[in-house]
Amino acid sequence: MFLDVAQLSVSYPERPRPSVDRVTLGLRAGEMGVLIGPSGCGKTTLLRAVAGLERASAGEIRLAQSVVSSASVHVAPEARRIGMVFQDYALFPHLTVHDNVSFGLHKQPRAEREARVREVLALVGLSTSAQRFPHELSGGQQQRVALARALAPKPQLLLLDEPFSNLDVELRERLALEVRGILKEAQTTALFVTHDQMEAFAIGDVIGVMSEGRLHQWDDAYTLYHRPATRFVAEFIGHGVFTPATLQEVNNQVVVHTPMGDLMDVAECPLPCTFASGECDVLLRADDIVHDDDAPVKAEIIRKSFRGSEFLYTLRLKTGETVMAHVPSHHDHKVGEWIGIRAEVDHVVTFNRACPVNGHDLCNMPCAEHEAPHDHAHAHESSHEQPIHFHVKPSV
Ligand SMILES: Nc1ncnc2c1ncn2[C@@H]1O[C@H](COP(=O)(O)OP(=O)(O)OP(=O)(O)O)[C@@H](O)[C@H]1O
Repeated sequence: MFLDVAQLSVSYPERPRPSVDRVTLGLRAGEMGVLIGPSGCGKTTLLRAVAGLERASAGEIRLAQSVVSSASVHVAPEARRIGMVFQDYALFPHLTVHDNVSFGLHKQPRAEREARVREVLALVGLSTSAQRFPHELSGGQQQRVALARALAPKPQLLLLDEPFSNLDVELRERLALEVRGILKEAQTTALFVTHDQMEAFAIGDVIGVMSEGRLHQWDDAYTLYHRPATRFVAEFIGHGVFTPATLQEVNNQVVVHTPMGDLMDVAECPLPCTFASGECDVLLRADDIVHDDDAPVKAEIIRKSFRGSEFLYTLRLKTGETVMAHVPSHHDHKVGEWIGIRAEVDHVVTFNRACPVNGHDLCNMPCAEHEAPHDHAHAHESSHEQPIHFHVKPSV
């Protein structure tokens, strides 16, 4: 790994708990990682620790195989060859685009410096704006100048903290993809922080979901969505609910009994013996629930939100359980209406039945005090002492 973070903890003196708590992640050279999670979960603190702006209280950070942070080592930020881009651009207002970009290159011979400025301005598509001042540029252009300035000294790692959050939504999406293209072309290894899932999915080769200082999962977008490692990730990414289910083995097949009916022929489902009496919670994503007038299961629409090509319906079954469904927006039903639904679940993601502790459901926490999730894809990472057995659907 080019960036290797191992069991890293970062604590602020006046805070009782570490803001980054035993985080492990890795980035290969040229890879782009993204950290997402709710406000205050420790994303910026982790980024600042990689930059050398915060000290490690435990664990270590290696950059190109060299330890730059540990409880006993702290390489100064300026010696790490790391570039940073922040949300507020931080351009010098009295300097032209050219001078902003060449600012960090003052030690280089003039000809080399000029060539590098031309190169990075071309990379970010601003070759014709070299003599303009920041206030003469749009927000998106200013952020591209900030990117060019950070890339100019050829950093070995680029850190970006919410770089698009000051821009309007449409521009953000476009710029996120543009920036990914620019960084891939420059073969830059980068770590982003954002709170926008769509941005994370657009940019990241690998995405980390954090909560309360812990990194719950570090995976590609597909795996995060379809094989969430913890209940927190399952709830944070996309729309879905947990529904109580019972697993039963019938004729060498696992059948998942749910309030939506029985799910059969499901791939990669744990065997019933994984859970006491086969009882667990199953994740039902909004796109696992299909609107079908002929379906025997009916549900009442209790909420709906328009999302352009589809509605996100929140539905209540007769039995009281709630599910969510993405339904094409030409099916415009009213709140209070009953519609037919069925579950089309590709592979089943199971968790221990929720167990409230002090009023909170803590079973999703990947820490030693609580059980790890029973998701098959991450069974190898969990701390179970008992082996988990999976039913593997034969390939056809
Ligand atoms: N300088 C500081 N001194 C003390 N506590 C801090 C400091 N900086 C951050 N914290 C605390 O550490 C925790 C993590 O903060 P951090 O800024 O890393 O979160 P974040 O995920 O980046 O949040 P946001 O998305 O709101 O920017 C929070 O509880 C925050 O209050």
